[in-house]
Amino acid sequence: MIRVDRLSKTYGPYRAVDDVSFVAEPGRVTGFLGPNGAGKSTTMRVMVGLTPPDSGSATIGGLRYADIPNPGRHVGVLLDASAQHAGRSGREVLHLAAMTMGLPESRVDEMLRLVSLDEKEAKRRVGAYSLGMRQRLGIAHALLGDPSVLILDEPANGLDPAGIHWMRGLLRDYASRGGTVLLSSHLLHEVEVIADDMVVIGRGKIVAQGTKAELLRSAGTLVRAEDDALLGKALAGADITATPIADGGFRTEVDPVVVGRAAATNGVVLTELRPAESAGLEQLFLELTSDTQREQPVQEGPQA
Ligand SMILES: Nc1ncnc2c1ncn2[C@@H]1O[C@H](COP(=O)(O)OP(=O)(O)OP(=O)(O)O)[C@@H](O)[C@H]1O
Repeated sequence: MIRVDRLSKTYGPYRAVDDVSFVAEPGRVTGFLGPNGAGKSTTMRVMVGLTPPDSGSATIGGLRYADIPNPGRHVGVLLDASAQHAGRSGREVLHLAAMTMGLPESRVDEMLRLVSLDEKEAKRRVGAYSLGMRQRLGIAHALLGDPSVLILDEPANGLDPAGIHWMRGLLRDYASRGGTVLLSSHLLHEVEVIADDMVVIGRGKIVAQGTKAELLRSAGTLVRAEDDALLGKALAGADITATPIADGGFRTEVDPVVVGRAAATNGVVLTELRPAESAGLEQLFLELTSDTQREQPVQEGPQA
């Protein structure tokens, strides 16, 4: 289990991570979702001891990363796929890590097979790899020590659709065998399709967290009509607060049946009426992060 407890980190005037707390449980994939600059990478860097926090803590299995003996055997980490030594071959990168962890060379072959890097590719310099190949190598590196926890920062970056599909299967399988997976993304859809639990961060603060099902449930009702302007009037007339959505229609917190009645009473022809689910979650994500998206200096003292 990963536990983050009241974690804060400030860079000069920026509070990159602000009192962040959450847990990632074994047997589950936890998606760490937030727009660019929200504080995901900083949180993950603190988790693996690369960045010291100002306050709070991050522990894995009850220990700080720095206190875990032979950490690669317990925690697989992929933070920046381009951080590998560009002059080494993929095989060399894995070989050195295997030696450090006391693993046999056969494990390197196993991992290369797992991420579909063939012998020719494995012998090529990492500097000549595509971003997708680097991500595959990074995933192989993270899994090398057969860890029980995976911490992956934007692992789908640079993967093509087939690669993304492959990675989802791999992570699902890993979690179903009891592993803990924490993966970050700035794309809602990417997290939504794979995560059991979601932690949403905006400008350093947690803005929502829970199981995916809980977050979907809180996503409300989606309604569209032949004439959305008329629908808008009908909803307003029934005192139903509704938010217009980009591709037509509205999202509202009230039950579909209440929306349906308001439409029927006003003779509005509906073309769609359903629980908002992913459309609602997308709206929720935009709403939750819209006012926390821009990087702004920490406010000091009382506000004017
Ligand atoms: N070493 C650093 N020095 C100064 N500011 C930093 C440093 N690292 C991160 N920041 C700032 O902290 C904030 C959070 O950055 P972070 O990389 O954690 O966000 P992120 O959610 O991972 O974003 P992205 O999706 O773009 O990777 C940003 O404003 C960033 O500019």
